[in-house]
Amino acid sequence: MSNITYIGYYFTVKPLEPGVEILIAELGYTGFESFVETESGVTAYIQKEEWNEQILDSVEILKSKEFEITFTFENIEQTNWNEEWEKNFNPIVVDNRCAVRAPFHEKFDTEYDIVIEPKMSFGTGHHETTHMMIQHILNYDFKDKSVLDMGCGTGVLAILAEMRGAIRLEAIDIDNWCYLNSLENVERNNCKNITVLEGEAQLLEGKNFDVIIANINRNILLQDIKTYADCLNENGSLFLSGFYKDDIPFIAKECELFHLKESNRYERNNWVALEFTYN
Ligand SMILES: C[S@@+](CC[C@H](N)C(=O)[O-])C[C@H]1O[C@@H](n2cnc3c(N)ncnc32)[C@H](O)[C@@H]1O
Repeated sequence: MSNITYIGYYFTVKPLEPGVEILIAELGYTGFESFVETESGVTAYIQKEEWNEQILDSVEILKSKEFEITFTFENIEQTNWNEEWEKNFNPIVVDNRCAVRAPFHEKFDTEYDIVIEPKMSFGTGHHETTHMMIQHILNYDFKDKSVLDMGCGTGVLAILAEMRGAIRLEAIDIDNWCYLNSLENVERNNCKNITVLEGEAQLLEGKNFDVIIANINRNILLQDIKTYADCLNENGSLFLSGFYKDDIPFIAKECELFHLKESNRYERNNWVALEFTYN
């Protein structure tokens, strides 16, 4: 039996911005599940089971004359997967206050030092949206709050929210890899208040939270904002990310239906992370 489980694509992209972000968004739709931005572009990974020879046919940016994109790809042996990932994962520090690093990186002398082993889950903090959600969490008072981290990926945002004082947290992801990885990371960071669940919005029925964090994507958010609003306590905050600045009117309109109004915003390379509160 073959032990090859992933295929890695090494893309070089010119110009880098907004090329890389468009490419990642499009590859995400075709089944690629992990991305590491590099100096010249991005490395993207897909499970061999999900792959077929036409996988890139629907990726429009590859046909665009505005971008020059080249790539090579190779099978990644299970045995060298860790090495591959370690080579690509650099620690990050957000606002000089929160480090997100792997166990094999040296400890940071920051207020928060989060250790995660993301493997195939999204959430190393490299991505703009994770970075901005970390900024929101750093600037919000979580003391004694109940928190939902929807689309938790590696669990990094729930982990930081607990470190900031939250006392009851649920971290939910639809993806089995992310569920298992969040469980591992919660333990690795000695978090005691986080329950990790595998699933989606249906799991939220009858629950309530002071803070809801959802870094997913425009379509899932538009579909699930109603459910989030049903679960959000009166003085609560809803933090949303995973979409572009141009998508704000759509997201804001949906939130307005439930009396939620934008109260705070971060922007990075066209991506945004918004806070909504009841008006
Ligand atoms: C952009 S990643 C965010 C990961 C992490 N929270 C972070 O900020 O780095 C989005 C995550 O949402 C998950 N997801 C996608 N659709 C979902 C849904 N309907 N319900 C829950 N999670 C979902 C994906 O599996 C993925 O892990």
